[in-house]
Amino acid sequence: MKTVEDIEKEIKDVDKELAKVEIELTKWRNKQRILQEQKTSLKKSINKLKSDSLASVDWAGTKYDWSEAVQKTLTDVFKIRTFRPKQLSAINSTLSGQHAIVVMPTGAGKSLCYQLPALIKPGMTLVISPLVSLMEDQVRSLTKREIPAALMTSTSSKEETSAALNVLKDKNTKIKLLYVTPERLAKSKRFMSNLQKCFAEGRLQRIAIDEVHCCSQWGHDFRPDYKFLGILANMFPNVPILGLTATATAHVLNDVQKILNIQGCLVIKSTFNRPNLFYKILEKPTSQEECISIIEKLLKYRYKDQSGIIYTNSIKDSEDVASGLRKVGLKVGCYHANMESDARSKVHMKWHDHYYQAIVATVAFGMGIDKPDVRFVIHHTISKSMENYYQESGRAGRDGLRAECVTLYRMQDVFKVSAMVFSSVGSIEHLYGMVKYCLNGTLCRRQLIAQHFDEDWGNSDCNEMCDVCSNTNPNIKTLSLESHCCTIASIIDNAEKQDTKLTAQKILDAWYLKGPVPLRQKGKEPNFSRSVGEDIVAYLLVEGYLVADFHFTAYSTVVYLKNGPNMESINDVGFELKMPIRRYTEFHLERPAPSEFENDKIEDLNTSKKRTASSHKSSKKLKSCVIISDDEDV
Ligand SMILES: Nc1ncnc2c1ncn2[C@@H]1O[C@H](COP(=O)(O)OP(=O)(O)OP(=O)(O)O)[C@@H](O)[C@H]1O
Repeated sequence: MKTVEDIEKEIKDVDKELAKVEIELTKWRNKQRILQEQKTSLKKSINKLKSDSLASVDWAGTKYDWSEAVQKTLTDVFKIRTFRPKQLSAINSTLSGQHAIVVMPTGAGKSLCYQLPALIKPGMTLVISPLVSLMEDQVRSLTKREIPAALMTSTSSKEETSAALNVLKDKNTKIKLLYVTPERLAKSKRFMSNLQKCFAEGRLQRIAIDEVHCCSQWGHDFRPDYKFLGILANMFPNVPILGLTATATAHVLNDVQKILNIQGCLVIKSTFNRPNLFYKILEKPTSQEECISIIEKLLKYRYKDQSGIIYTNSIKDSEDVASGLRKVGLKVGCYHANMESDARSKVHMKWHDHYYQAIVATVAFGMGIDKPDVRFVIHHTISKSMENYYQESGRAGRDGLRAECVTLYRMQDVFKVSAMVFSSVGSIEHLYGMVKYCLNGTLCRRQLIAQHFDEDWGNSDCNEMCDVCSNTNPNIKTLSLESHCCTIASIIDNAEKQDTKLTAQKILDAWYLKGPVPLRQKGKEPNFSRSVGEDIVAYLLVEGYLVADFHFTAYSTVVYLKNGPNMESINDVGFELKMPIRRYTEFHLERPAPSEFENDKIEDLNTSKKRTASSHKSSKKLKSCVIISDDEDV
């Protein structure tokens, strides 16, 4: 009979075997992970090859069966003489039955890419759009052009809803474009079954998905119901899908194709450069009063009698800045998500009608702003990402005339914004992209924006329309950070030994020999200003020498800093780290902004005049306008 000792020995042997199995399993799991990564990357390569080969086709030709009809419809129905860049390519590709994603900056004319093809062949185009007010505007303007169009939204009356549902069933319907929100599509079984009937009868010509980046969690305004659209490609085979967006990052575009099940589709992208926008970073003062005083000068002198937007990152800031500016006699409206939708529409309208010189808004003031003569967009606080910054600043100068995009930057805002966004995936990396843009003082700001959109714009694309390129002093000064890195690392290590966590300000205090003596560094105070010190801390953070450590109290999120993974390299032989110092160009707050801008786009200016006139006319429509944004809580 076995003794307890025998059994225990046996257990040990089994444990040894189990340990061996575990090692083998780990090996195989690793192998499985590597193979899966390899498979994903190979699949991506296939999709890229497919996309590239489709993109190499010249879609802008005029020898298609439908080319004559397309040109005639352009002039006769839309009263437009020529296409803007990439519009014809988008139209030809979708008429050829290709799935495609069209990426064009705001105001470039994406709607024409699906409105015109809808009139070329029999059948109906389903347009999925996220914004009720824009859908209403489009249906109204199509109806004016005698193009039969209808819409169905969650606010549609019973009669409108049943009319829209009948459009799908009625073989003899005249409707060419049917607009619907993704929510309606996802939630109405009747709509989907009628759509299937329409498809079965061969009458579903095309599916256009406006603001298609809303599918992707990586996009700047993700909408959960857009995920539902993934079923369309399989449900309606051979019906071309045309996605449209102003979001151009490769990451979002890949994700969108995956979600819609149209991987490897054609991607048509026009340039994102906005040559008429002047980009400028201004040093932000520490106090709100000083900030308001800078904005006051800008509005009273630099942008006198001109229209613009001031973006803040919190409701409180928007109210404080608006009331501060009103106190000094400026006419500004305030706009944020805590206001009733009626009140928001009123503010929007007063701004549109030039009663308010500027709107002080959170990002709740988002999609659907179609005011062509916005001459300035001031960011009181940095945006959450370059993507958001491009969208927000891009609301300036839609008429093609010179406009300015001014951002007030100070290190403290990096932590304010990171405490707001850190919980969503990838948000910190996105924010650091924005910080790098602000800290940069040597590269053309346009080039940094271009890099973000995987584009390459040369210096000539800027034409001195950013504060870096317009700087007359070509000397670039750099600061060697090696010893400063060591000092900051030792400040943090020393505090950790005392069980103390440090915020960026506390690190700066210790560095500048302020604050509690035990936390102070042992060397000399730096021989540059504290604001340069702030730039260094922010630079070390975005370059991975420091990392943020988030802590929660009942009322707020505190961001402490720790030594990051790259800080280890300070011990490497020959370690070097240089930071280019920001150069502040002349920028007169109290002199009118230059108005000239070399531009030979006569077509654009003509269009803009028309658009200014029509936007005045349409301002009354704004009464019923609902602006939905990604951040309803700001
Ligand atoms: N080829 C063209 N020539 C002149 N005007 C055009 C042309 N194409 C479009 N437009 C006009 O440009 C304006 C902007 O077009 P549209 O609203 O489609 O832009 P968009 O790219 O959808 O912008 P957003 O992203 O802001 O919705 C409209 O007034 C439209 O009539």
